[in-house]
Amino acid sequence: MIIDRLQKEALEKSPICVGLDTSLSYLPRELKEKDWSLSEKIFYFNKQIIDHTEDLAACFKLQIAYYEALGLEGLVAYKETLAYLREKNILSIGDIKRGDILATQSEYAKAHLTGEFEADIVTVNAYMGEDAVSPFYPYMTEKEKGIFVLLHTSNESAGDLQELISGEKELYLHMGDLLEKWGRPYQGASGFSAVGAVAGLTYPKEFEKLSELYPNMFFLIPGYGAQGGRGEDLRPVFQKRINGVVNSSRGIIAAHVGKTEGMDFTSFAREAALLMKEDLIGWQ
Ligand SMILES: O=c1ccn([C@@H]2O[C@H](COP(=O)(O)O)[C@@H](O)[C@H]2O)c(=O)[nH]1
Repeated sequence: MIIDRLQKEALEKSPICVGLDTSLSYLPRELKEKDWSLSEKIFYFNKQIIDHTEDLAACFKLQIAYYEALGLEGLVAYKETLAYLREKNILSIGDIKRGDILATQSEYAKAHLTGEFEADIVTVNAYMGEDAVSPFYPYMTEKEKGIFVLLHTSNESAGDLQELISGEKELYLHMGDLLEKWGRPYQGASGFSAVGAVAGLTYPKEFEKLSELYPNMFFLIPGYGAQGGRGEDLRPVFQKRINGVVNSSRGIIAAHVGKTEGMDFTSFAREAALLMKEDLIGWQ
């Protein structure tokens, strides 16, 4: 299962997931002024970030919104970045957060786990129920793919719905129970399931609870750095075992902003990733 590979990368390199949320505003002036197309500039930026951090990161996550916002040129850069990661045998996450009826979700699964936008793992919003998840099952067994399903998100208003009490417990815990059940047939040799979950680091107590309740769940953990999450928030869980990858987007790819307008932006990204690694697992 893909999740065994992701866990192995997290243990061997570090649990860092570098977020390629490539906003045009992060491109240094020297790159912006090149006589290249928009997609070439974005792809070049991503390629440089990948080349300078790949030895420190378990995977790379592309937030599709940043590419969609640039229209067709952005989508070309999205496609080329995924192809580059594939070429280098580096794991990719397409952060697409799709959730729809069965027929439509089947098309999303095909669109993002095969073809031009193929990623290894994609994010899914399953608050519509199992119809939003089941179209991905065949890809897990036949194509070694995986999903990360929104469980407890990192944003400030996550609690508006996810923490509402329904019956005996919060809504997100009902989602956790469902994910645990749906993911059981897709457990790999590591014991983790290819049906993973998103849990924000901005809610460390909830993450700790989820880690205890669902030992077979592997997590995508956003919220580090720019949203306030810190390595020490993870320590109670990670000191027992590493059960997830921690995303940082702005903290790494925008580390140079306000410091350089040149092609040396890569050294700022690398330095930020090194500091993050130290913060996450320096105690080991
Ligand atoms: O609960 C969630 C789910 C997804 N995200 C995504 O992660 C990154 C975070 O970016 P930073 O710059 O490191 O804050 C971004 O792509 C979000 O869409 C999340 O933050 N929280």
